[in-house]
Amino acid sequence: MEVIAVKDDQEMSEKAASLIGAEIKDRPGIVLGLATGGTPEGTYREWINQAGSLPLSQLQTFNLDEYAGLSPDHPNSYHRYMKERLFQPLQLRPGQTHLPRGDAKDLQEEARRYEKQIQQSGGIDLQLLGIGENGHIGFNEPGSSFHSRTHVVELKPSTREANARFFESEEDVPHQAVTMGIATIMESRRILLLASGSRKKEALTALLEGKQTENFPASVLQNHPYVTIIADESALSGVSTHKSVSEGRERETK
Ligand SMILES: N[C@@H]1[C@@H](O)[C@H](O)[C@@H](COP(=O)(O)O)O[C@@H]1O
Repeated sequence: MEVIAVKDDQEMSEKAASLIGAEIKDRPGIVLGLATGGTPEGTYREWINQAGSLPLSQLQTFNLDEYAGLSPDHPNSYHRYMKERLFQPLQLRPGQTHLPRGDAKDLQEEARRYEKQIQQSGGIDLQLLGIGENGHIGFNEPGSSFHSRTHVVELKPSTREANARFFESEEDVPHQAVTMGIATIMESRRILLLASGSRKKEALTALLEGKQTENFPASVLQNHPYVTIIADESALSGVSTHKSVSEGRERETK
């Protein structure tokens, strides 16, 4: 895993957007895996800023997850999040962007359909990831099988609590979601994981220095051949031994 240490959320976002931009220029028909939450918001803003110079008409996007029970136009749905923060500003066509439908009648069937659609697109070239404080990736909570495909999950109380800030109250946070599985994520050719702020300190330390276990889903990334982590000083402040690479120079993070 390559770790790029940056000063703060803004620098993380700029670096992530230029990495994504370079990948799009290299391969205009790229299939991107996208994430939601607070972490990628700055990256999406920076991406929009440089969009004029990027070929966007052939790319495809697949989001990691969606809350169960929320229709695409629900203000807290990830459909709406993506539409407002990225798809509309970039003027992507509806056929270019994909998310699982949280309001599908049969969610299990929707999970199978979504997984198949990812495979039919040729798989994800670059997957953007955040990390949950409990180590979740997508909505794969602790205990998820490393072999899982897109599936329906029960959200842990701590995850509902962490995401309550996006809702009017914690009670409004759905109890279930549809998420890409861990095996689905691991098949991405490249993974870009972002982390900023002291809230992510423990999770990032466990990812970089802990052992691999299904109780900490992100630890599966230790086995992936091409992971780039961009993290800021606060998120990296618990990492004692890991050497990170910043601006091409190798330096100790602490
Ligand atoms: N499903 C999302 C994840 O994809 C995201 O990585 C995580 C961290 O969120 P944040 O970036 O807001 O800390 O939260 C949610 O649960």
